[in-house]
Amino acid sequence: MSGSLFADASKRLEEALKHVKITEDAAEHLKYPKASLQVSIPVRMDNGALKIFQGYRVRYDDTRGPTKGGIRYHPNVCMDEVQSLAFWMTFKCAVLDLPFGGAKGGITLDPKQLSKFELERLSRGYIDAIADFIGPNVDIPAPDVQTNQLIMGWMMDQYNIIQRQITPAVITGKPLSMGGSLGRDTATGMGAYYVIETLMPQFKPVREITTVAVQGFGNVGAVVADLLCEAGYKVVAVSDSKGGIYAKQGLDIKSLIQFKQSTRDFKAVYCQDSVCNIVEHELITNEQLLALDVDILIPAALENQITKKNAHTIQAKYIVEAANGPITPEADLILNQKGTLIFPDILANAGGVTVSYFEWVQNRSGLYWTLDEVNSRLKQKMVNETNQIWAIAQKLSISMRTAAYVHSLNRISEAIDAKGTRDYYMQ
Ligand SMILES: NC(=O)C1=CN([C@@H]2O[C@H](COP(=O)(O)OP(=O)(O)OC[C@H]3O[C@@H](n4cnc5c(N)ncnc54)[C@H](O)[C@@H]3O)[C@@H](O)[C@H]2O)C=CC1
Ligand SMILES: O=C(O)CCC(=O)C(=O)O
Repeated sequence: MSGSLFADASKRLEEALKHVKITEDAAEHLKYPKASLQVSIPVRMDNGALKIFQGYRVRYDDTRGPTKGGIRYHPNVCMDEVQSLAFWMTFKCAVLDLPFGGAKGGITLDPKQLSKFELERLSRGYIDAIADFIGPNVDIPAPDVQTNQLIMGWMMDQYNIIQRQITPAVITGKPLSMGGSLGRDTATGMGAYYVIETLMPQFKPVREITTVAVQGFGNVGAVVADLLCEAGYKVVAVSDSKGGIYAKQGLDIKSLIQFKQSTRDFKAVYCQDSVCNIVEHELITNEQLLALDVDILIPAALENQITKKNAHTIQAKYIVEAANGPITPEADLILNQKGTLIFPDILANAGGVTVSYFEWVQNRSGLYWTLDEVNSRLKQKMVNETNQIWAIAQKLSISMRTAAYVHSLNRISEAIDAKGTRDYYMQ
């Protein structure tokens, strides 16, 4: 049964349906996931005890191609969350015109509590449990929150063992040495950066006086913060799950990345000033970060960070949703009334799945691209779709979120109608 996150996700579709003509068949089809799987994964822990973990994989819609989406390791992972993330992947892949449907997976756990060997056994056990549900022409997983290249490598190896053949195209975000693509590790942050660079010049052309706050300093948040800092934007605040730091004069993101890699959380910045080149800074909470008086706010952590409870405290004029689902529909209404411009998740964080698509293409062709080729193709796609969505938003006088759904719905519904249903064959 659907829970509240999925109900919220569906509201965005309902809103878009007011502005686009699609058949009743297509609209009905998009209300439900194609298939959902919940599995119990037995893992022998290092102390000899057996522990059972819960894993999930949802394939939401495969009309436009094999389903695609990451795997998340987090204590809050549940069917409602995975289904919502798979729903968003369906629209995200269509926004970028990738030949994929949407999927997502996850395991309920705090990976920091497991040893490396326990994590490897769990990751391999997950693939054992879902092997019949995935495949290079069926469903192709990738990394998401708290999963990475190393884990994707174990998973691909396990799939190869089961299939008794080398199948690199079954998973993306793998290590380069196993068929991964150059540029996948930075792709999501870079995609968000291209969206900002495409739209911001018309609002605030001088980067040096454009202030930015980034919530979440992982694979996505750290990369977008770094690219913006390098381009001259003033990144004044960043955070992780334990809290963040703020420096009015701007942060040195490269040193912060090095610092994070060595010590794990920003709390430690206080006793390590020299490491971070931070002259004057203060420790802030995540709630304070979200409410900072900055030009651009980039939530790059988890969903439901901006809700009706804190939406009125948001001062940023532009919000770039690098995370999936960081703003609830109620908060959307409040922000829209305030005139905040939101660059929606299904566009802003689509760089990752776009380079995952490039990785899949390279695996299937056996021909590998240079980093320049990957990044220039990524830029071309991000800029092109961003401009199209902006034009739809202007033409129909709707939010960019609704415009992004309209854009993707046109593509998905065309495919659903082209495919027809089994009923038609029976008549
Ligand atoms: N990794 C990828 O390629 C893609 C990720 N995304 C989305 O981007 C978001 C971040 O993903 P990743 O960077 O890959 O994850 P990650 O695990 O690398 O990093 C997550 C970051 O968020 C922080 N965080 C966690 N809970 C927080 C909280 N309550 N408040 C503030 N910070 C918190 C963590 O400390 C960490 O710094 C997620 O919503 C994910 O679904 C979207 C597209 C692709
Ligand atoms: O790279 C991929 O295939 C999926 C990335 C992902 O999970 C996401 O965009 O939320």
